[in-house]
Amino acid sequence: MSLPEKAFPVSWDQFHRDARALAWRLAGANKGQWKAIVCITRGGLVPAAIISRELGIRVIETVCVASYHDYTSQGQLQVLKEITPALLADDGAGVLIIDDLTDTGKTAGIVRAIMPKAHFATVYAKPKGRPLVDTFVTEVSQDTWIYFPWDMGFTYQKPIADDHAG
Ligand SMILES: O=P(O)(O)OC[C@H]1O[C@H](OP(=O)(O)OP(=O)(O)O)[C@H](O)[C@@H]1O
Ligand code: HPA
Ligand SMILES: [Mg+2]
Repeated sequence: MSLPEKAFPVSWDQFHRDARALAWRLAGANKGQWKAIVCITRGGLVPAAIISRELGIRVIETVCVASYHDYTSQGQLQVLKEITPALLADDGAGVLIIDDLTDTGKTAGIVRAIMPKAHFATVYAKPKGRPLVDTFVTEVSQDTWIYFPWDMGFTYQKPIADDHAG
């Protein structure tokens, strides 16, 4: 996979606002009654913390999936830790699955197959993954890479005019 053309950098403030916006949407779904959150590590850990606080959900489980091994190239998907059988009853009905984003939809597809009746929510979605999520906040194009605040640091920025000088 080559480097996506466009960049969508997200600050901590923006991520907090967007995750809270997701919580607002989820508050109106399933009558606000969730048995538990299942967060897809590692990216789902941060939004899961914010959503669990906003919705008062105190049972948090993880499913550990790894796919992007070196930056933007996706390898074989590996489930490193599975979901506790207690939450798999009734195909995951009443369970809220949280991830930071869906891109190709492969990760979402794997977790959905484990809990087909669970509600799948992400903060961001790209078009290929969008049909697999029930609730999300912001869609970005498929050729955009989302830069999360936990992957970034401060760097010098060239003035915009430098790239437009003739
Ligand atoms: O829709 P897909 O194409 O499957 O991509 C989306 C997944 O990719 C990233 O996780 P990654 O596997 O890189 O692991 P991480 O969360 O530990 O960073 C992201 O957090 C999603 O879980
Ligand atoms: O756009 C992205 N940003 C960060 N991680 C990702 N994993 C898949 N797609 C992305
Ligand atoms: Mg992930």
